[in-house]
Amino acid sequence: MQQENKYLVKATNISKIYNHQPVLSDINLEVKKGDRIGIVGPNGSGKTTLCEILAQLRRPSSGQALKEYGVRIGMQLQESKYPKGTTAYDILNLYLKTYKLYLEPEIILNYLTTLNVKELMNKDISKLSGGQQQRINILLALIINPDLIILDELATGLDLESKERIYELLSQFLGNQEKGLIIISHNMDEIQNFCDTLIFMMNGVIQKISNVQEIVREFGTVEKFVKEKFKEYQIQPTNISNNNLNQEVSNDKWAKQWKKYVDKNKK
Ligand SMILES: Nc1ncnc2c1ncn2[C@@H]1O[C@H](COP(=O)(O)OP(=O)(O)OP(=O)(O)O)[C@@H](O)[C@H]1O
Repeated sequence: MQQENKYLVKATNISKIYNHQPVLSDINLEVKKGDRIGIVGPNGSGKTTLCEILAQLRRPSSGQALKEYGVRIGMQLQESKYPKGTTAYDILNLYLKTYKLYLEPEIILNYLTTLNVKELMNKDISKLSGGQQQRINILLALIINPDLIILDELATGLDLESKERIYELLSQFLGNQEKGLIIISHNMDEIQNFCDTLIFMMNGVIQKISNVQEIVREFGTVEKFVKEKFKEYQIQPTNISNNNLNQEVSNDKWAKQWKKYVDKNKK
C-alpha cells in the first residue's frame, strides 16, 4: 500500500452550531500531503471555524474531524489571547518542549532575525501590537516544523517589509513538497501565489472547489474569479423593497425606538 495519498486531516459531515445558529453545515474535506489550499468567502462564512476544527482546536457539533496519527499542525490564528506577563520566549519554550524539538539555538535565532521579532521576545506578549503578535504567531506556527500549516489572514496588519520576509519564509517552508498548506485570506494574490486549490465558502457551506491554475487560465486572476463568485452569490440589495423595510422597522425593537427618537428630534 502506498502511504503517499493518506490524508493529513479529514473532515466528514462536519456541522457546527453556535447559539442555535448553524455556522458550518455538512462539510467534507480531505487535506493531503502537498496540498496547497486557499479558503475564501465573505466575512462570517465559517472559514476560521472550519480551520479550528481541522486543527483539532474546536469540536464540531456533529460529524468527525480526524488527524492522521503523528501529523503536526501549525496554526496561526487571526487573534490570539496570551496571558498577561508571559513573554514570547516563555511561549516559544513551551512550544519547543511540548513538541520535543531540540533545535540548535542558531536555527531559532535565524527565525527570530528573519521575522524581525528578536527584540520583542523578552516583552510581555499581551502588550505587543497586533502586527507584532501576528509575527510571533507565525513564528510559533513555523518553528514546530508542521506537516500542515494553517494561516489565517497571514499578512493582515503587517508592514510591507514584514510581509515580504514572511512570504519568503513561507516559500522556503513550502519548498518541501510534502508540506500541506491552508491559507484563509482576503488577499487573492496570496492565494494565487501559494495555492493550487481554491475553496469558496459561503453561509457555512463549501460552495465550490476549484483548481487555481484553471481559474487563472479562464479568468486571468483569482481576484477576478472571486469577484464573479461574490456577484453570483450576493443577495442583491434591490431584492429588498421599501415595504419590506417598513415592515422590518415596525418589527424590530431597536429600529422602532430609534424611529421614535428620530421623529422626536428631527426638525
Ligand atoms: N466562539 C464563538 N461563539 C459564537 N459564535 C461564533 C464564535 N466564533 C465564531 N462565531 C460565529 O460563527 C460565524 C463564522 O465565524 P468565522 O470566524 O468562522 O467566519 P470567517 O469566515 O472566518 O469570517 P472572517 O472572514 O470575518 O474572518 C460568525 O457568524 C461568527 O460570529
